[in-house]
This record gives sequence, structure tokens and C-alpha cells, in this order.
Amino acid sequence: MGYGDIKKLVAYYSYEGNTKLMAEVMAEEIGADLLRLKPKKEIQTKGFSKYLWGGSQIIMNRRPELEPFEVNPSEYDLIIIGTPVWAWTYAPPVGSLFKMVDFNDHSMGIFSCHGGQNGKTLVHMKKALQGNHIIGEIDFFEPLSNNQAVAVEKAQQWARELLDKVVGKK
Ligand SMILES: Cc1cc2nc3c(=O)[nH]c(=O)nc-3n(C[C@H](O)[C@H](O)[C@H](O)COP(=O)(O)O)c2cc1C
Repeated sequence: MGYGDIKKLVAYYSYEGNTKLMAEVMAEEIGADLLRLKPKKEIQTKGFSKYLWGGSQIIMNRRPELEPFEVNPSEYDLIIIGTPVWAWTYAPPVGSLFKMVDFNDHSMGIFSCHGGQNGKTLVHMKKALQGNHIIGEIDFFEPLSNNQAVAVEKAQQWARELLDKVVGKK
């Protein structure tokens, strides 16, 4: 099977744009569809209270209801999932995705964007995605404001490597 036959998706949540940038760069690099996870109710607070609000979402293990998807994620051969790190783990809307879609036997890449403490984010994602093939994982330190060009190149290269692995496997 060639590169053109592989169905690729980048699904992500982003509150402040870092994960969005990395997801868009990856999708463009490998010609993937994009799925932005959008909670039906998103609190708009950019000050310190965002940590209180987000932290409480994690503590209460919230799985917010998301806007309907325009694609069916389980139909893809390669699925990349990106999240910001919230309280050392993946953000609640990504947990909603895991609950809504029965991922099984998919080739997947997982990535996170964080402020220096990735915590157990990728470990927790792998646990939630058991039964799939996690063929790559990567994290980025505040890519919007910290060496953006380097982060972009790293994201492009990583996405290409994932695609090469999937093509090689088929
Ligand atoms: C509610 C909340 C909790 C956060 N918790 C962490 C954390 O535990 N560790 C960390 O390194 N960064 C943490 N951050 C920072 C974000 O992970 C980081 O800014 C990331 O790049 C944001 O991605 P985004 O712009 O796609 O939303 C937190 C941010 C928010 C809003």
C-alpha cells in the first residue's frame, strides 16, 4: 500500500493555540484530515483562574460533551492525537474522545504541549488507548512562544516518520 492509500487524521484539543499549531503543521506535512475537539461549553478565561477551572476539571475527572465530529475517527489508518498538559495529564476533551470512539488496533501517534512538566500525560494516554499500536510519541515545550521554528520542524519530521512506519508495515 502506498502513501496515498493511507487515511490519516490529526485529532486534537487546544485551549490557547499551542497544540493547534503543532496539529496543523503535522496535518499539512502528511496530508491528514484535522479534527479539533471542541467542548460544547468552553470557559473563556485566560488569567490565573484558567488553572483553577482546568485543574478542577481534572480533579473531578470531567469528560465534557463535545461538538459533533465531521469525520469518523475510527475509519482512519493513522491517527495522531494531541493534547495540552493539564495538571500533569491529558486535557478533559481528549478523555471525551477516548470515551466516544472505540479505538482498537489502530496505528497511533500521541503528542502533548506543556509548560515544562509533562507529568504522566503520555503514559495516561497510552493506558487509555490500550489495544492500539502507539508507534510514536513526542512532546513540545510551549511551541508558540519558545523556538517556534524548531518545534515546527520537529513536528513535521515526527509526522513523516509515523507515516513511513505505517506505510512500511502495510
Ligand atoms: C488548566 C491548565 C493546567 C495546566 N497544567 C500544566 C501542567 O501540569 N504541566 C505543564 O507543564 N503545563 C501545564 N499547563 C500549561 C499548558 O500545558 C501549556 O501552556 C500548553 O502549551 C497549552 O497548550 P494549548 O495552547 O494548546 O492549550 C496548564 C495549562 C492550563 C490551562
